[in-house]
Amino acid sequence: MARTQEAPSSHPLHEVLSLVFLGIGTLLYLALISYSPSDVPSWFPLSSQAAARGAVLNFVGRTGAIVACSSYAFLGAASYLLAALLLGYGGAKLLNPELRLTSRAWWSVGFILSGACLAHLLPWSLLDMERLNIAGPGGWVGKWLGGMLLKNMLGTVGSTIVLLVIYASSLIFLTGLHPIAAARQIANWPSVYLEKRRARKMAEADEKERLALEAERLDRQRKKLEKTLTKKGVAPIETEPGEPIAPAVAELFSEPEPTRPEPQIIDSTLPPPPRRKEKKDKFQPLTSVSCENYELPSFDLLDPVDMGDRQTADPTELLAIQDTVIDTLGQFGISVSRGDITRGPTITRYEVYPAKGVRVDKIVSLERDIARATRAERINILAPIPGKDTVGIEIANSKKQKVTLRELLESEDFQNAKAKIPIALGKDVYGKTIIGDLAAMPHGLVAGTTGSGKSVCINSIIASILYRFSPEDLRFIMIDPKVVEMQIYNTLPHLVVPVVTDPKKVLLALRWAIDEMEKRYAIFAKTGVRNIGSFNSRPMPKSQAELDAAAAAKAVAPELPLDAAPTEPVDPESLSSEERIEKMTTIKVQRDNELIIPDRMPYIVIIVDELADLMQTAPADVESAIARITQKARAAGIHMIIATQTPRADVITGVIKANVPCRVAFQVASALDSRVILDENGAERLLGQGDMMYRPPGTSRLIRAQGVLVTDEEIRQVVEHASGQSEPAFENSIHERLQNSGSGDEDEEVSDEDEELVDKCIEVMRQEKKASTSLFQRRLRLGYTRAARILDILEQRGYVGAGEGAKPREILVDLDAFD
Ligand SMILES: Nc1ncnc2c1ncn2[C@@H]1O[C@H](COP(=O)(O)OP(=O)(O)OP(=O)(O)O)[C@@H](O)[C@H]1O
Repeated sequence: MARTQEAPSSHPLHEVLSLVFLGIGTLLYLALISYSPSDVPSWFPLSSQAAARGAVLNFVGRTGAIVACSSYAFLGAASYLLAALLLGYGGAKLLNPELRLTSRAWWSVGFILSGACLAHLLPWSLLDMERLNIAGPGGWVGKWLGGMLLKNMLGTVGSTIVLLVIYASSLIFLTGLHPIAAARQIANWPSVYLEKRRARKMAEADEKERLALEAERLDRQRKKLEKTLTKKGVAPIETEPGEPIAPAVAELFSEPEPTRPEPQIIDSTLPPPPRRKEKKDKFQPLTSVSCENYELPSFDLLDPVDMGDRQTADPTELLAIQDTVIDTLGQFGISVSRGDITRGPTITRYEVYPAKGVRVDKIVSLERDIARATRAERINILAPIPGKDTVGIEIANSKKQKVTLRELLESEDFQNAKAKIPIALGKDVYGKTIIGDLAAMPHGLVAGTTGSGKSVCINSIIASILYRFSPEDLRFIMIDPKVVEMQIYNTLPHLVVPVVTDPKKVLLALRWAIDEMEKRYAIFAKTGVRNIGSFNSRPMPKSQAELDAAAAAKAVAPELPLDAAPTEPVDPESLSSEERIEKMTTIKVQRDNELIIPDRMPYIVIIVDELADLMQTAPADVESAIARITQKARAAGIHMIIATQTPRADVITGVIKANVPCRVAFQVASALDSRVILDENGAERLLGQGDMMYRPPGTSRLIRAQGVLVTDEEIRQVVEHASGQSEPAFENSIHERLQNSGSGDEDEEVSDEDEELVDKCIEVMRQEKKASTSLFQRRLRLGYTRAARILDILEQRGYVGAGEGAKPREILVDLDAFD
């Protein structure tokens, strides 16, 4: 049988206990008032009678007489306090069963004992001591405790005051009454009454004023209405001044409420409707010439959209979640009304209109409560949605949808993009494709924890580029210290050099890009153009006559007097030591007529996957090389994309951040990481697997999006298509240098002693802005072999260029960064 558990307050024991207290209290009281020593039997030790007398007069019989006798003997007049206490407990427990008596036990003892002592010390006697045959008015307790102990210690006055304090305090604790507060309230009563009266009068005056103003407003409205009706030839309405006009008529004249569009449910994840135009299966190359023999890949190499993945959302489910959000806010006193619901590939955005006077910050502060109510793993609140008057609550979809590269490349937006280097990034919550222009960015940073979708994002950027550019129009430098991520691209004809995986060689590759950039600027200066776009579209000499004239102009170009770098090797022994040093250490200046002006220049895109690995090897050099490229390379058509899974301030340094304005953040571990990447919080609330935040260059607006998903198989097909048409054509100058620096005694152990010398040589190079064996020999008093070895080590580590006969070594890094 099921047992119903009773609430403790309704337990019968409480009532029984209170009745017992009431009973004992009453009996004691009756015994005390009807007490007569003659009722006490003679065998009782406290009895004053030699023998028992006839009839017992006590209301509670002999027992009552014995109890009363004992009580008077011990407590004297305080026996009545004991009876009152028992009756009080009984009554209080009956009214409030939860009352705890045990916690009051000590106060009860204090109350009775102090009462007995006071009874003894009071100047007048409360009892007829002779009749009752007791030691004093406070019984033995009063006599010994009050009359002897306390009186001896504190004197009569002192003891009385102490006892009064104990007595009053026990009474306050026992009864829970606050006599002092009550006295204060009574004393304050007149002033409180006066204050209340004044407030009531002021409220009445305000109400009168409000009514007068309202009457005035209605009068004005009535007059306006009469005027309009008279104009329209209608008899005026008979209304008394101040009388409200029928609401329907009044509405005609009232201010129009701002009209809001009906809330809608927008499901942006549905596949786009079939296009009317004839469907292309591949792009035309973005640049105009030079790839007659090169075919851009067709869309068929990419996976089609998985239609099973594109289920329509259930509107009732979406509305129910929106209701939960509205209810939850309502529970916290925030009134909002329904706005649009937009379902994106990963998240759904529920919009709400806050009522007038609601601070949007309050909605943000309820983020956790909304997450709890909607049972969402993570939510994000946009308060308000940039450019709208609504607040957006973004909640993850139970089922994510993939955004395929094919659907983005086939989209009208991508097809018609005006971008010079369009890259497909993903879709925002409204289903709008996000297409960046690498040429305008001009450099990008992609960061997020491991497994968040960075590599997929980099792959989709590379793939979007491969769909629009031939190797003649765009070249890649890929730097991949993680070794595995980019091997798939090694056969790509677009590569300037094979994928650079050795961190030691990275500086050489970056240095080549800097040289290329400087060379391009020299060419622009010579041809009178400002950037790669105008260079590639400049008018070419067409006729033979024009070509001849151009050649003749070149032939008569005056030789520059300073040709610092001798073209012929010079025998160093034939020169004096000063001359030799001078010749060997002069930095090479490119002569104008050495510049070979190409017909066209390809864009160069440098991709660095895992900046942190590079920053570990040579932070100052890597940072300064990246800074130089990112500061200047835009006009030269050189762009950089840097990825890292370590968004720390010592990896993404201030210098790098300042020059890389376009940021893509995937999920990160903390708000701190998010701030390093985006300069604000938010990325820590992303869901991983391609959920990203994108800050387009030049804006402070962040776009939340689902990144494009491109699989390794798709990438393999696209790369195979490109490599099947053309062999990799590496830049010889850099390729050889990289290979050379990779061979020989590179891995040979460098002793600590040599390391010290390397540092000293770098210092010499920094001071002298030159690097040569003889310089090190002279400045550091080294033998030739030692100096030459240190120079070799510096070459292997990418500080100086390769030796070319007697020519001075080129310094490849910004040595001032070593300060
Ligand atoms: N846009 C996307 N849509 C759907 N799933 C994705 C997307 N991007 C990534 N993923 C999923 O997340 C996994 C990890 O992605 P990815 O390899 O790009 O992470 P990562 O950040 O590069 O990690 P690591 O730093 O370890 O290389 C992928 O295998 C894929 O399953």
